[in-house]
Amino acid sequence: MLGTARRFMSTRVLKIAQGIEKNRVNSLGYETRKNLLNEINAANADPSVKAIVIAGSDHSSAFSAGADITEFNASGEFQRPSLHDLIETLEAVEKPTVAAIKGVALGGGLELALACKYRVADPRARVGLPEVHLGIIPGAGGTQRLPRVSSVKFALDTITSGRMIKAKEALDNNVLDGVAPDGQSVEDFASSFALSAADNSPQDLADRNLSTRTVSGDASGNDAMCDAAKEKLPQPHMGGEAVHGAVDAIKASYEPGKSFEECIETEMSIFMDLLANSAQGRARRHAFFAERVATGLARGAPKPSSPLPNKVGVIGAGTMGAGIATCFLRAGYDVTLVDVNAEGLVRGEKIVKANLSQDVKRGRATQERADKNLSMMTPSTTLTSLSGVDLVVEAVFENMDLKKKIFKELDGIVGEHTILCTNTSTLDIDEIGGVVKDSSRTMGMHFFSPANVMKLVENVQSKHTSDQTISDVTAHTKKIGKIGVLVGNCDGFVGNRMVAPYTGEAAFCVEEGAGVGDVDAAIVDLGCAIGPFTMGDIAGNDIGYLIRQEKGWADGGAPAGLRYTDIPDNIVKDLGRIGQKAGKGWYDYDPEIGKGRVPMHSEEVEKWLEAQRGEGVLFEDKDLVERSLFPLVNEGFKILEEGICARPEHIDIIYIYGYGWPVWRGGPMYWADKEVGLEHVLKTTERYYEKYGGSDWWQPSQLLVDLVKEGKSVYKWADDKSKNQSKL
Ligand SMILES: C[C@H](O)CC(=O)SCCNC(=O)CCNC(=O)[C@H](O)C(C)(C)COP(=O)(O)OP(=O)(O)OC[C@H]1O[C@@H](n2cnc3c(N)ncnc32)[C@H](O)[C@@H]1OP(=O)(O)O
Repeated sequence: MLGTARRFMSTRVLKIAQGIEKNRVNSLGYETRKNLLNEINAANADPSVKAIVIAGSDHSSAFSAGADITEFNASGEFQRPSLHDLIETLEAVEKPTVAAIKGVALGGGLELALACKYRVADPRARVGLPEVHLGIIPGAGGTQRLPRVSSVKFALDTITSGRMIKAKEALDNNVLDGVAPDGQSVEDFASSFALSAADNSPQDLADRNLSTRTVSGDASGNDAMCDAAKEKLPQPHMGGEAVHGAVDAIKASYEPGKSFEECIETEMSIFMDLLANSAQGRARRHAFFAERVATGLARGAPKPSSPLPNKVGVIGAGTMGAGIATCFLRAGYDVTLVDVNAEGLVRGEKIVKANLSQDVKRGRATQERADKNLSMMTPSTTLTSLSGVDLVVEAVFENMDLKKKIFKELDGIVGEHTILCTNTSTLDIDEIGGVVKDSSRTMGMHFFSPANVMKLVENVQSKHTSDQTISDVTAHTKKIGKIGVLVGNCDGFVGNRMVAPYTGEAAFCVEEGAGVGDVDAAIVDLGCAIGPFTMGDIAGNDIGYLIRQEKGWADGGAPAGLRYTDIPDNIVKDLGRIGQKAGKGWYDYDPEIGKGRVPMHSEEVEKWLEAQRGEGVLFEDKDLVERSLFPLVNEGFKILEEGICARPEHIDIIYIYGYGWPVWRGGPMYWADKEVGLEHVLKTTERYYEKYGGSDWWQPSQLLVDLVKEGKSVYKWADDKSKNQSKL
């Protein structure tokens, strides 16, 4: 449907994607471009129209989220009119043109606005060029017009970070020409702005066309600035292809003797090259959509309660409980923090206070806001204080009996609508939730540590959990700004279950002769934030040892036939190297260096390993990667096969947000499916299974076997399966 053209005196307001309700963010897909182009031409040709305002549609809170990412394909072909056609037409209009920005103007949305002669915005609006997050650069003039209206420095900062810029900052840097006063609609403000601009001389208006402008500031320092920016950015092969491309495009904007058209051509060729050839870009775009799939509600799921209630109880005021309480307070919830131990409660309150002050120090909150959030916390030493809450997150230590006792007690205290969640990472939530009268309102919310920092929450559905509980917990997770991924109940849920074979196999590599640092380096070279041994030191090597003791495997108890290495047990038992918290683990740590968190090679560990295994064999990096990560991926296939999570995207997002997997490799399932190839994963897994029979993690998943046989991608498998699915 054509966008509507509303008359406002002699200003015409053209609304992007008006009437195309399915386009929730006014992205600039083919239909939208075609309609807007027609409307611009019509308004331009109409002598009664003195000025044109471009605004967002009535159905969306956004101005525009930019190009329609679903239209991106390797050929780089876009159905005409392209965004370039639209922008050229808009820029050539001789009448005053004003972008009226509300919500967000991102990517192509901001580029469209930059082609207007003026830009004004609602005070709460945000603008930005986030294309690098999608593995491309702004491709519709953004790298050329932004440095011209603001400065090379500002363009470098905002385009390479892809960050959102608040209206005030955009105004201060000449990206905007005005901000509507509070209480006035941005469209009305833009219309008045446009009418007064209509009094300007034709020359003044023509001068607004950015192509005629020179880059502001002292151009002589620009090269040095661009080179310095490149130094700080990730290397192209480590996820930095797009940001380096962006700097190259910005460099073109001030090249002496280069016409504006030539600059645009340079931008276009870098954009097209990245779009067509960058595997990093394809992975990043996969991650963009995967995040929305993994955090959204399943088709047919009930709507979350509205309004979403906001009284929360957090039980356990340790670091985890206090971190969880911080998250809810930040989002404006009313939080009762309970710890039966009065001293523990005071400690917990202090942690919450420190977390909120940290937000102020880092510029994430004002002091006023942090004070207000803190005032919403009620500390208590009794569970009865939770009688009026709508949601409880229990975060006491990992003990089944204790958790069941708490849930039973809560049953007699809280209201009938209250949702009860446990933050366990290891215990069976069917069993915990099973003790209350209505266990359909029980669920797991597995926060990652530190909870006030880490974005990921695994929302764990038990066999009792109702669809309404899932919808409400999903909404709460979103409201507190977390990435909540729905998973099923099993040992380790998704993330930790996949980590077990990964760290387990890494230990075997070390037993065979690989260096601890070599294994970690191979994983870090792949782009992951840390390797398995650094991860062990952070989590605490004693935790794994305790779990293996509970299973009866440690200290010589491993059943016959089970492939078992006691190196991870002995490093705790013999050397007391329990990890970062003790200043020694697989690595040494110096409290004076990086707050005691920088892993350094340990002579002691090396000698100790040599004494046990002799010289051992040498490993290629590729082998270390495959030995560590293929068991992880194989476990991922088993998780999908068992229905523990609905789609491979869920696993990808869990790993990107919870385990430092590089977004430019799209997640472990994407890496296996699209980069490595499932056939190679299967063949290697089969080979190691034959060699190392006796550990479950090399036994190939049946799903993997079937997919290779059918030559089918795991994403296609999930599409086919999801057709008749309700929850997981
Ligand atoms: C040539 C140009 O230079 C190239 C470009 O412009 S590339 C595009 C640059 N723009 C971006 O990267 C912005 C991407 N979008 C966003 O950051 C966020 O969606 C947003 C801030 C606009 C809105 O966030 P939020 O309100 O949380 O809604 P969100 O769930 O993310 O998006 C709503 C829906 O719009 C879709 N969507 C968002 N931006 C889109 C886009 N640019 N193209 C296509 N679909 C888009 C989402 O996939 C989602 O679809 P779904 O409902 O089917 O899951």
